[in-house]
Amino acid sequence: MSQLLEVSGVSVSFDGFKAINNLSFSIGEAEMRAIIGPNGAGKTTFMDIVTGKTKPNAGTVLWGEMSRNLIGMNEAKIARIGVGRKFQRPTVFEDQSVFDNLMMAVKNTRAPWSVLFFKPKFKDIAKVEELASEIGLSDQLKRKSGELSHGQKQWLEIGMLLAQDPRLLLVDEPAAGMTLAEREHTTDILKRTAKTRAVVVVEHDMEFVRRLECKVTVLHEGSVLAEGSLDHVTANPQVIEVYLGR
Ligand SMILES: Nc1ncnc2c1ncn2[C@@H]1O[C@H](COP(=O)(O)OP(=O)(O)OP(=O)(O)O)[C@@H](O)[C@H]1O
Repeated sequence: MSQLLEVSGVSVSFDGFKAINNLSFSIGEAEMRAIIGPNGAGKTTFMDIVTGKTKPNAGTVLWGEMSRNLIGMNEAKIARIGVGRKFQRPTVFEDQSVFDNLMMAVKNTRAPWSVLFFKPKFKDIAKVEELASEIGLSDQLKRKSGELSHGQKQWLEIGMLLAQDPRLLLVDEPAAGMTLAEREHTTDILKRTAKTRAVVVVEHDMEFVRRLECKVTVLHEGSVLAEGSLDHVTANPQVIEVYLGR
C-alpha cells in the first residue's frame, strides 16, 4: 500500500510540556486506521497538526505522491488539498433541511466566485442524492436537520465532509453518545468510506474499534507505544499498563 501521510519526528511543546514527542507513523491510501490511547496521549494534538491548527516545533508531515510537507501550510490550504476533519460535536445547520445542508457542502467545493452565481444543476442534485444514500439518509432529505437524532446528525456531517471529496478523513470519537444501532451504521459508513480514501478514527470505545477491523496505533505521551491489529496491541503489557488496565 502506498503511503498518503507520513508523520516523521514530530514534536510539539506547550509551555515546555511535550504533548507530541518525536512522533512517527504513516497512513496508507484507502486505509482505515484507529488511534487509541489514554487521556492526554496527544491524539487531538496529532489531528490539530495534520489539519494545520497547531504548528509543531520539529518534524515533517509529508502528503501524497509529491511528498508535500503539510507543516507550514495554513488550514484552508490543507483542507483544499484533501484533508477533512469531523469534530466530535456535529455542526450541521439545524434550521436547514438535510438536502440543503448537503447542497451547501456540494456548493462549497466550488471556487468562491462561482458560488455567487450558484444554481443547483441536475448533476449537483444527483450528487446530493448520492451522498444521502452513502450516509443512509435518503429518506430524510426533506427533514429539518435539527429534528434528526444525534446519530443522524453525525452521519449528515460525514456526508457534508464527503462532498468535499477528501483523500483523508479524520474522525474524532464518532461513537460517543450513539445507540448500538447507530454505532453499527456509523461503522458501515466509515468502512465504506475507507475503500476509496484514508479514514483515521480516534476512539476510546474498544468495541467500536473492534468493529472497524483495522490496524490500530496506540499513542502514549505523544509517541507511538504500539501498532498492529487490535488483538496484538491489546495483548501488549505496556498498553495494558498505561491504558487498558486502568
Ligand atoms: N493548547 C494547549 N496548551 C497547553 N497544553 C495543551 C494544549 N493542547 C493540548 N495540551 C496538552 O497536551 C497533552 C495532549 O493533549 P491531547 O488533547 O492531544 O490529548 P488526547 O490524547 O486527545 O486526550 P483525550 O483522550 O482526553 O482527548 C495534554 O496533556 C493536554 O493537556
